[in-house]
Amino acid sequence: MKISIIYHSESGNTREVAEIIKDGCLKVEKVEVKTMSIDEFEPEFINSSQTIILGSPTYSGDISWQLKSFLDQNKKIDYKGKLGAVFATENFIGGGADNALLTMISHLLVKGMLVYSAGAAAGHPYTHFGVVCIQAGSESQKERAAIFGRRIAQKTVELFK
Ligand SMILES: Cc1cc2nc3c(=O)[nH]c(=O)nc-3n(C[C@H](O)[C@H](O)[C@H](O)COP(=O)(O)O)c2cc1C
Repeated sequence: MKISIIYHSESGNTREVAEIIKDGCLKVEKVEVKTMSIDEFEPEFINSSQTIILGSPTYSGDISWQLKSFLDQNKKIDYKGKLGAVFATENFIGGGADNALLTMISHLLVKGMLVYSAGAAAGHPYTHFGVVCIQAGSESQKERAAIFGRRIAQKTVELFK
């Protein structure tokens, strides 16, 4: 099973969270994971992945324009039928990361993906729409990000085995 974690990051926070989510995914057996920036991504690995996890910094309460441009313009990625999940970073609670998560979820749905967050159904810690970290995350936010990664990987194996 392959999982691609694709993110935009200017100052490194979203990249750091991507790496934490990757570590969480790797707790699940039979899973291969790559983190990739939108500036340096591997279409072959992504297209052979069962799951794509997408991450963005929050810009003006939404996804970054760079990620929006990537999602609108990139034609090399085949999203259809894959499992999708999302995460975002922001500077402060209430900075709009939840809205950024919902924007990414909309893009994934439009592209024909199956969207999953584990949700409240998975119990504590809850991740309603996806993972949010303040900058690169406090210790507890990092722990949530790793648990999120593990849950997405578990669902990947369950769905695509
Ligand atoms: C143009 C711009 C707009 C931003 N807008 C917001 C915002 O609306 N809310 C917020 O909490 N943080 C905002 N931030 C802060 C970033 O979301 C935050 O620092 C993020 O973790 C940066 O991610 P990166 O280090 O991966 O680039 C903004 C940053 C920039 C550069």
